[in-house]
Amino acid sequence: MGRVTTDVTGVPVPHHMDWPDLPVKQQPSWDDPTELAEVLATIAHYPPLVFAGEADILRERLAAASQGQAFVLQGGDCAETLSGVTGPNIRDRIKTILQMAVVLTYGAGMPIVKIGRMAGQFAKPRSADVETRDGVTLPAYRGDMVNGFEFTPESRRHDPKRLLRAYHASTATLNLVRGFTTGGFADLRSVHMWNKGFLSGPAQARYEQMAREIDRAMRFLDASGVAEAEELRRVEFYAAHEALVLDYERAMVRRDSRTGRPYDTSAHFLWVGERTRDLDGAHIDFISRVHNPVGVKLGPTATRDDVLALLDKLDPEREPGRLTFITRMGAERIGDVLPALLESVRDEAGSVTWVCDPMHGNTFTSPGGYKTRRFDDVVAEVRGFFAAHQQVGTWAGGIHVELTGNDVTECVGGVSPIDLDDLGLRYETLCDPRLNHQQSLEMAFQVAEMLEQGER
Ligand SMILES: O=C[C@H](O)[C@H](O)COP(=O)(O)O
Ligand SMILES: C=C(OP(=O)(O)O)C(=O)O
Repeated sequence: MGRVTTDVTGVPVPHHMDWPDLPVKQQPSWDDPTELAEVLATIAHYPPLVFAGEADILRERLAAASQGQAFVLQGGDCAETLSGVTGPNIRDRIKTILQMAVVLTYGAGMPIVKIGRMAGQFAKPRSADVETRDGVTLPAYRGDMVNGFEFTPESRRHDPKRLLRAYHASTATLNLVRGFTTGGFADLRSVHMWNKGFLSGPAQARYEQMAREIDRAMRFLDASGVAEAEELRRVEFYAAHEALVLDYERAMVRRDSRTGRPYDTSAHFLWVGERTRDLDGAHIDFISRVHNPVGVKLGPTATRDDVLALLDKLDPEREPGRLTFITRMGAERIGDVLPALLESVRDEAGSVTWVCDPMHGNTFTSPGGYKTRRFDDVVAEVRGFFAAHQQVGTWAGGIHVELTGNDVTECVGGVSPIDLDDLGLRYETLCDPRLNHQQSLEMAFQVAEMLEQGER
């Protein structure tokens, strides 16, 4: 598997990669090897979803963020679902990210690198392999790329055909994302329009005020005859997901026809999660072999040795933009843990981009049984992230957030507060809780203030 791939034009080429047999965690137990082999052969001959050249541009953008010249906004669902691949869903997530990016650009006065957790975020690592309900035990839900959420033996089976469905769903998503971001929808003259169709609240009102100021500036640029720049009409938007199901990711590796180098063409940016980041494991080995910009999540148990070893393995050449560490420590732990990790790579400044995921270290279960997060903890972790960088003299490079454009009730708090008792109203995530539209915008305003005040 993985020995034959295709180049970016889709022509099969021999692949030198003979994936080593390394310890591997969190993989599906596919029950039909013949079907799996057929599916993987099909995927290996499908066109790439992204091009190597695009991934290279993202690497340059991430390099700028590592040096304080740009700021990364990475956001999207915890787990995309196949049924969630609809025009309105994708549009509202894009609008939310565009709005957050405008708020951040306005506050930070610097380019925002926009990366979706989308068009491939269909697999989840789980704490437990199985789930028990009313005395019945079945495999845990691992994302729509692997099995279904419905609690039946048929749905929870690890079905290889789902890999094909995930590929097609990613293609459809990316197609619409490209349409929205380059086809006029993302024109800066549309800042008001991005706010439409959402429930109104304090964050939307604040956004409206800012949009009026941007409108005035645009009219000024129009009148001055300098508003034709392409940058004002379209935005660069990149796709990212966790490189978790290695059967799929390996089948998506293609050689760049320009350089002969292998890229994982399932996304521009791939990261390895906290549960699978073992230095000698198959996931880190996989991302070490592809030339995309890559990331690794670091939880509160990460050590200086872990960080340095990952840096040596994933970025031996110290290529700016190649490696991003995404920290997810928890609001309470970040101040104790992060500064030492930052110090360990301070001398390598410029070669690592640091991004804060303020979601995964702040999860708890409500008395009603919902996994949730407090908005205040999320903001506090970002504040701790900025403080740690200021203390050590490194650059806070961006944020990574689980969010949706929909009006869900999954995280508590915010200016139109959601209480613990409200969680059941519209709790729609199939895995972890996301910020809703209002909370996402509010978060962007708070982070913009931190950037404006130079907390970075
Ligand atoms: O998104 C991250 C993980 O997949 C998720 O937190 C795991 O959740 P679990 O602990 O319910 O398995
Ligand atoms: C599983 C995830 O995060 P982590 O690896 O940080 O737990 C995730 O971002 O979906």
